[in-house]
Amino acid sequence: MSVREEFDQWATSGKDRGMEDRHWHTAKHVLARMPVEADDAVLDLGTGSGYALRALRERGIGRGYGLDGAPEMARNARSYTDDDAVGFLVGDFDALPFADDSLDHVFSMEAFYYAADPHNTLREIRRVLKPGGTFYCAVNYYAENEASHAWQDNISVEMTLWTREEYREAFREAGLYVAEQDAIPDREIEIPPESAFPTDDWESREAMVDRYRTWGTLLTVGVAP
Ligand SMILES: C[S@@+](CC[C@H](N)C(=O)[O-])C[C@H]1O[C@@H](n2cnc3c(N)ncnc32)[C@H](O)[C@@H]1O
Repeated sequence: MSVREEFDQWATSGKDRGMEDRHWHTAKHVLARMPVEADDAVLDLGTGSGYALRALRERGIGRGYGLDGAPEMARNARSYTDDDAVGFLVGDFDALPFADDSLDHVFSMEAFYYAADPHNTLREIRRVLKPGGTFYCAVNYYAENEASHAWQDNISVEMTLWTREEYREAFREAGLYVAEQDAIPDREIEIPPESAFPTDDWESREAMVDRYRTWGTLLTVGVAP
């Protein structure tokens, strides 16, 4: 199944708002760290419901672009805001429809690993960022987070499983400096008591704690020279 087919289905069944609720637990910490300033132009790669841009507009960015490969995601995101300074585009991570050196920051939550060619996507991000611009890349699916590996079985789009080090190396290969790398735990998701396990989703409480509290979201921050 293509990105479009897979995620159009998610959007029409309302999963975009469910993702927003879950991802917000850690995405809000990532967004809070972004050094955005008034009038900045920010791209959200794989925008889903577009919540990140709505939040960044409250901090005064001048323009937000939400790019998504699934037209139904982009359509839903458009319907959740009437803010004309935020625009939603259908496009692919392989070819970003922006001029060289045109964006101040790029954000991406739970989307980068769906890129068909992640090295090319990083080069594209490097190309569109202004000097000193940043890429805040947040992923829950990564090698050290072993409980996340099973996700690939439920999704028809091929996913890239990199280690923390592979993220840093790939950023550098694409010409980005690595300014920061950090695992942000999800402290808000409710973890039931030991007696509730196994659940439909988790074999043991330990595995759930490991997934959310220990590994959480991997944030890698790249800076364009
Ligand atoms: C798991 S969702 C995350 C959405 C949102 N960032 C969030 O935190 O809830 C991943 C999104 O990336 C989009 N996506 C995946 N691969 C893509 C690609 N190659 N090009 C453009 N969008 C893509 C999907 O359509 C989907 O909306």
